Amino acid sequence: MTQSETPATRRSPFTRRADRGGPRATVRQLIPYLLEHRGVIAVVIVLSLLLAAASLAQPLVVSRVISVVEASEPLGGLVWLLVGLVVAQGLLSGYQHYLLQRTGEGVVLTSRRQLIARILHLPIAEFDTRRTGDLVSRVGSDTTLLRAVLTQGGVEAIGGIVTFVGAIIAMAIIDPVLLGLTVLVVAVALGTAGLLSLRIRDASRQAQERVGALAAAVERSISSVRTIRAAGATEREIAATTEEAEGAWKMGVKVAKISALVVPVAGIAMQVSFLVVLGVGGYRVASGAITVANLVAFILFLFMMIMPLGQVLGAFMAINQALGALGRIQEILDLPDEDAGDRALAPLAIMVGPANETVLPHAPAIEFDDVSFAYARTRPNDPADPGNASPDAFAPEPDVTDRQHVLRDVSFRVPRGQRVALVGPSGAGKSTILSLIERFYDPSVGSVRLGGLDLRSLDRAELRAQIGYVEQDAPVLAGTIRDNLLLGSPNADDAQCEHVLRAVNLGAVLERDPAGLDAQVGEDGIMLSGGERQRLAIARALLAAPPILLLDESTSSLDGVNERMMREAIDAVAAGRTLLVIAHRLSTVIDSDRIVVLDQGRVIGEGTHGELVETVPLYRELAEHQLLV
Ligand SMILES: Nc1ncnc2c1ncn2[C@@H]1O[C@H](COP(=O)(O)OP(=O)(O)OP(=O)(O)O)[C@@H](O)[C@H]1O
Repeated sequence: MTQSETPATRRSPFTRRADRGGPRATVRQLIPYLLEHRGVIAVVIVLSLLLAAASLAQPLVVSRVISVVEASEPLGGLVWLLVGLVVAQGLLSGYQHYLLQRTGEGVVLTSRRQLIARILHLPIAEFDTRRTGDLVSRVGSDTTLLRAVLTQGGVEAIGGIVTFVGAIIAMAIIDPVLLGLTVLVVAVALGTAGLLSLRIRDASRQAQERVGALAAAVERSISSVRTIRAAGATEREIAATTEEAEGAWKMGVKVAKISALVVPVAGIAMQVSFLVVLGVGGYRVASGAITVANLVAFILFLFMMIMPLGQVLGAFMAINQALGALGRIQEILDLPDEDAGDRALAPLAIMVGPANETVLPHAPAIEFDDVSFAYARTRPNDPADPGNASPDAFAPEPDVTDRQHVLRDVSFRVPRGQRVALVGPSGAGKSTILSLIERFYDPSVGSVRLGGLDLRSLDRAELRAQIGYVEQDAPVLAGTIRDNLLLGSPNADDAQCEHVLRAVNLGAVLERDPAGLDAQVGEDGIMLSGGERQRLAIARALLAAPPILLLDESTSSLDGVNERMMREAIDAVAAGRTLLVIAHRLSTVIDSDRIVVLDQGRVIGEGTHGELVETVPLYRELAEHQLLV
């Protein structure tokens, strides 16, 4: 999947290089996460040093106890000193453990915060090519692996190094010959283990990618559960999702295999060196080169030397694992914000005043001027790599030919305060026009203007504050009716909420549930009918009282009553504002000021209903089909 960059394939902000190795992170990228907690980490390091001192003191005290016992002298406070050292060590390490876990959670929180903020600011085009579940998994699962950098020995290893060096010095003083032998055995074994654990980084990243693919598959299955049930595809969907779970399991096992190789190699190092010390040390005691007390102290120091090595190795593995996950996190954090690269912004306030007046009085509210637009084309997942749901599997085609344009030379105007309808067959590009007005995408050619100003020169947030947008599908969010209404107008009171609900003929939903505004609407508003969902979304837009409203009418067939309610709702929202509505039923737009007819991305006619019936055959056909002429 590797793709070389040539001038012909110069990348747009949405293009990603599809490296075979996937996104990688370096230790340098990990450091800022740790620096944020430098105070606590400093405390932990001090605790590690104290713990190291407490450990190093113990063999010396033990050796002294043996010598005292051998010489039949009184022990005095030596035993209490030893007990004190052990208890202090226990308490300090408990506190250190808590601090590390807490800081680990802090690192996870920081990365989650950053990811959530970045994801919600990504350009809309990113969501066209990425799988929701994979993004969710990066926030939920990948971030947790960063915790291990702190909790699996990373910071304690610093104290461990002191213990290690102290133990080596003590052993060198006791018996340099024995030390030489020990270091040789340990170095060989640990070198091998270190090399092995380097492989954990890639394996861990792949494992996380599989978890991402699994999350995406589960998300797909759950969000489409009704369709899947109705299609009798439950078992096939279970099999497909389970296959993703097995993919994640396989990669998890691969990580386990690598760490399973590392752990015994480290264990062998310890055992062999212990046996060497015991054998050679015993011989040296017999030959009078060292005393029994010294040999015991040497063996205790040996343990102290090996233990931190285990810690360092554990930390090394954890860091490599975390870097695998950090690569996936960083990949999202490195994406540009929606606003990245915007030109200097004109304040909208000069254009649309509180009473809807403008310094450009003759400019229309919305104007499309020779606009052509193509979506960044994506290619599907590589079938040879079924679990690969990583964004690298997608890469927009570099050249956009006319064939791929979904809008071509589109020009039309929506005069201020008027009601304009867009009609045309499915796929004609109607919803795309609304997306361009919301600046979810920018036109490839031409310009879209609001009050005479090119949208690209306006601040997105201010622009959107002027526009109410009612999407065609699933415009209701899980939560209560109130949550839905307050989404765009958090300060509205109950009376205002109830007023807009009644304006769109939704007063009945308040009465039918005793919870009223606090009634739950379920995931995607499933507890409401299609018509009610659409009208709730209109009520939400209405509450914000925007001067311009874009309405993508629901395609679901509405019965007579609902259709009337919808027409009344549209009349209610049209009063005193500019309205651009995509109509699937001509009856809802027949009395619009203007109707723009689109076909295959082109404007093929514009006028009133009466004019279009006469002049545009496609419109006449639509009207005849809907029994209007
Ligand atoms: N996010 C997207 N990425 C790629 N192509 C898209 C995207 N959204 C729409 N398209 C394509 O653009 C074309 C126009 O789609 P659009 O949704 O604007 O049509 P429409 O007229 O609103 O259709 P309908 O009446 O069925 O809602 C279609 O061919 C569609 O496949």
